[in-house]
Amino acid sequence: MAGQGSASWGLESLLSRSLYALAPVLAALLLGQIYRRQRKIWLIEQLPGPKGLPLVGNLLHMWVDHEELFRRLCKICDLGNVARFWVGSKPYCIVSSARAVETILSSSKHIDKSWDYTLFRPWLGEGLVTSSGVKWHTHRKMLTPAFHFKILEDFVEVFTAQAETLVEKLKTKADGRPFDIYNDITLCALDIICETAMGRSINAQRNSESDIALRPVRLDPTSTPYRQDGRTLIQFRQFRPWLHSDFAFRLSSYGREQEKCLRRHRTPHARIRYVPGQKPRQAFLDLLLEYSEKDPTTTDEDIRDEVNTFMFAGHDTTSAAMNWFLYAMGSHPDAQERVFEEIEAVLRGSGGAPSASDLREMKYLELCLKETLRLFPPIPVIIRELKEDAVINNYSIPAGTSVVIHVYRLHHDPEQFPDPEAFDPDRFLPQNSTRRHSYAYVPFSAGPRNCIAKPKVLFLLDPKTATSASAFSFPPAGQKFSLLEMKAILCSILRRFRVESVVPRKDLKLLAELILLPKGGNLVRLFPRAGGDGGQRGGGS
Ligand code: HEM
Repeated sequence: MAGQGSASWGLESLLSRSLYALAPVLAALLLGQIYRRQRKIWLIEQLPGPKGLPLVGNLLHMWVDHEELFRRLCKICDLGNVARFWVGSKPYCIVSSARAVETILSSSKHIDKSWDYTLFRPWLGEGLVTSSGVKWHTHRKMLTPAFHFKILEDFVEVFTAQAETLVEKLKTKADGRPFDIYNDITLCALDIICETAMGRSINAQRNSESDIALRPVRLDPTSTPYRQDGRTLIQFRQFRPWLHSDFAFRLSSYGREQEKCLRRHRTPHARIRYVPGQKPRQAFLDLLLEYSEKDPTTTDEDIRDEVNTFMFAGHDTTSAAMNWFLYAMGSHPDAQERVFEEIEAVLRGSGGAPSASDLREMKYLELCLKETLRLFPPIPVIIRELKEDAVINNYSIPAGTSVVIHVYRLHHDPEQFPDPEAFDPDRFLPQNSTRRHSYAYVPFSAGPRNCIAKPKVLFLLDPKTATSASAFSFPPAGQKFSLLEMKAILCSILRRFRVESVVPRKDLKLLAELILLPKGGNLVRLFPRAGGDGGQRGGGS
């Protein structure tokens, strides 16, 4: 007994001595933590921003519908090119000038996505859009060559064939009565990405009620119900810190709703079986499988996540861009007539589908597309998380801050784009672009983490007549995917129909979650072009 007593006494004294020894270390760690937190708060508070409340920060300011939320974020930008807001205890720095944007986008250090993107993981997994660190780096390296492959020219056939299906559908609606064209365009873009990425046609255009065509409605911001009202579960969760933990979210009714919606979405994905050798054309999935065979660390989940990511990133953005282009054309009849005349001149009235080189010749269409992407960037904000301190426009921003790049506000900066609300495609003529900051216009983002499908020089002029080889050379094959796709579809629509937008610019309401959308859809009137094979003749001008 006496031996036992002395052993426990020995243990106790050892523990208390260790605690005494550890106490200063623990205290130092705690103080270090408090110092870092206080320093972070102090640095962030140097930035202009709305007044916040203890603990909740500006959360109450953000509890509004998403149309109002976007307006409020724009208002925060009015306070300064570099401003701040708090979501609970999370600091956000919001930047909207070219110089500030350059600091982040041009850096190879600030390439990690912010925490906000993890909310997309239940849907998109850890693909290129949502991953960070080593995983992002290896996958980006693996997938980039897919966009340099010569298959791009082959894809033009898919673009034009799907555009023809779209035109056939639109003929039945081209009677001058208003309708929402948004979903028609989206389904066409969805068919294109499935055929090009998966090597398999899903015919969403013909079967718009199919599960895949409906998309995960409570998650995808462009799915029809969420274009009309409400927020996606993702944005809802973003501004409710008590739902941030996966555990708490899963237990909530919202988590259960998300799971139900994902379960429905996963099934059709599983059903679109890739059929090797079905087409001579090589799809991204072929390339992905080919590269993954070379790298045994690539798992089936990695492949699934990249396919989901490409399906989403490859169609929601292009369909938003094409819808905004039609909105712009429908609001600017003079520009539309010029585009139409250019299409007629290039195709010389032939009824045939345009080739890749025909599409490349359509320079005015390109200028209009570029101006559309300025006025209505499909991805209106990009968020990065600083892994180390940064200096942005003389402000010290501490590591751990999420930096919101407000692309929409950047593109409306009057210093870079005089009379920024005006639709003026000539701004992008080379002689009018020379003095512009190179980070004033970033619809495809920029730097190491830019859009993988970004045309290197989106709006190119004839290299023989161009003044600067770097600015106006043709992009290498493979970086033209989105440009060729959009031109093929828009050219097919505009040569057959005249478009009129129903909602004037002053009444237009913007919805901005991950994608910038017109609230209530894209309401247009279509009129068949005389001689344009657009259905009934004579209705158009
Ligand atoms: C008009 C069309 C498009 C626009 C405006 C656009 C814009 C963007 C932007 C702004 C980003 C950066 C997002 C961020 O950092 O949060 C991005 C990334 C990405 N885009 Fe696009 N995109 C378009 C078309 C496409 C297409 C057609 C594909 C695929 C076929 C695609 C695939 C991707 C991927 C995989 C990423 C993630 C890149 C990375 O993080 O490494 N995009 N896109």
